[in-house]
Amino acid sequence: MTTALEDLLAGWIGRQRWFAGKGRAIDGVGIESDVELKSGDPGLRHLVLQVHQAGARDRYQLLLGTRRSIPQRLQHAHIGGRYYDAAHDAELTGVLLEAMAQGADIGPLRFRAMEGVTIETGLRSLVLGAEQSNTSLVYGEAYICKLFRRLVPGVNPEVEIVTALARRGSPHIAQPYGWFTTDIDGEDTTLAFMQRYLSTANDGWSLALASVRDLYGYAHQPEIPASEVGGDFAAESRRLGIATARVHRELAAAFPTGTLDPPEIKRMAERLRARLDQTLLEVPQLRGHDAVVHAAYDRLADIDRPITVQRVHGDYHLGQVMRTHTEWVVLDFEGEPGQPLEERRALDTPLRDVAGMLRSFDYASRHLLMDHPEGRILTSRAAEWSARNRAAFLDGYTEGGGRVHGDDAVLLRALEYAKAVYEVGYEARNRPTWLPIPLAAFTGS
Ligand SMILES: Nc1ncnc2c1ncn2[C@@H]1O[C@H](COP(=O)(O)OP(=O)(O)O)[C@@H](O)[C@H]1O
Ligand SMILES: O=P(O)(O)O[C@H]1O[C@H](CO)[C@@H](O[C@H]2O[C@H](CO)[C@@H](O)[C@H](O)[C@H]2O)[C@H](O)[C@H]1O
Repeated sequence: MTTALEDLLAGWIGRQRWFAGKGRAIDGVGIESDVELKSGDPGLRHLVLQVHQAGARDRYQLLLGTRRSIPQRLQHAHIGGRYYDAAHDAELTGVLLEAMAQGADIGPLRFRAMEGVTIETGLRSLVLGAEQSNTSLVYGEAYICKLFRRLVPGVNPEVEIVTALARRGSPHIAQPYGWFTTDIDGEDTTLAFMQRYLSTANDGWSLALASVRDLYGYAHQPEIPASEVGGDFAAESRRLGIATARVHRELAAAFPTGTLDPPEIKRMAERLRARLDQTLLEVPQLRGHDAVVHAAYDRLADIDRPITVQRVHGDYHLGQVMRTHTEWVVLDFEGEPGQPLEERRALDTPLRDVAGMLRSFDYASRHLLMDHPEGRILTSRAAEWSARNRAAFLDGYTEGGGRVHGDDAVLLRALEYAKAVYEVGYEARNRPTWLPIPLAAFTGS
């Protein structure tokens, strides 16, 4: 027997932007845990939900607000009856700040503050515009607290990595302030993570696009090189390369490292082939491009020396880095969304991140070509921007102490293709009009 609230949730959850099980019918929602965080009206409860779909079960987290009557400003978050999604209610979210500041244990929920910090309470929150797979609350101009929606048992790699790098005094992470956890399947599981909000910083993707736009302004003056037009990004790309190498060095110092021997490298090539085959089945547009990728994976499988592995970012691209007045700061050390936690925490080659960022330069250069009336003319400018910034990033990476030599070129090429294959799947599912961007990686056109 389900309760009336569970029935309301079953009708509501599938429509949420962050719901990961879209496209499959919801067979039912059950409440696994229900903790009161504030009594009265409005009231606040923390729920862990179990969502049943096609024989599988996923967990989600919800801050449940209760009010006798739902005001207009909260209508968009209304679940039904007197219930709503309280992530959107600044009158209630302050409870989380207070609990983290006090290091409170409330029922099975454990709220903690990072050692050595003081959390300012009494700030009002807003949900960050780009609500995607998670929901981020920005408190005043001070903090950003990410509520993980779909819960996977275990400590989130982001908390593990950012707190470790903060303890080492890294200038390339946003200061961690607090988090809260609960036990799921007997494992301490991250529910939310709060960091300094970089209110004056810009993300790498929008800075790169501004630069690409500047260069496109010179569509009819191909004789003027990218280095001489306004808004050149190469110096920033180089700095980003240096910062990336430093983050990799910090990760290697903070966590265990290892090596992959040739048989393991062969198995890695096998896994990449399996992913390629799977994506070929899902995205017919990839057919005809697979020969070049297979050739790169063959060369990878032939590497006969061990390669070094360590903790890495795992889903590194221009949208994951922010430029403050002083530094490039790296966000979202969660690995590729959708992969199991143990895979996202596994040791890997740092060139995985280098490949991700190289792909991102290519994305930035081509993104504005789509639907552009002068797209054909601009293709060579796009290629010029991409080549210039990729080279600057790699120069910075080696200058910062990163290693790209010998067999690394073979490894890097295979990883770039692997990322492009992943992107083909990602775009086909999420943004089909963007599919030509990763497809161009296989032809260079
Ligand atoms: N510390 C921060 N300061 C300012 N903005 C941030 C911060 N962390 C994240 N953001 C913003 O939120 C966006 C999404 O953050 P991210 O951690 O990548 O979440 P998701 O896992 O949902 O992709 C970023 O692109 C950035 O614009
Ligand atoms: O930021 P997320 O962890 O959600 O990463 C996913 O979404 C990204 C898109 O936002 C996607 O990145 C791809 O698009 C970017 C431009 O929007 C581009 O800079 C990246 O190079 C490209 O891979 C990422 O792959 C996906 O995991």
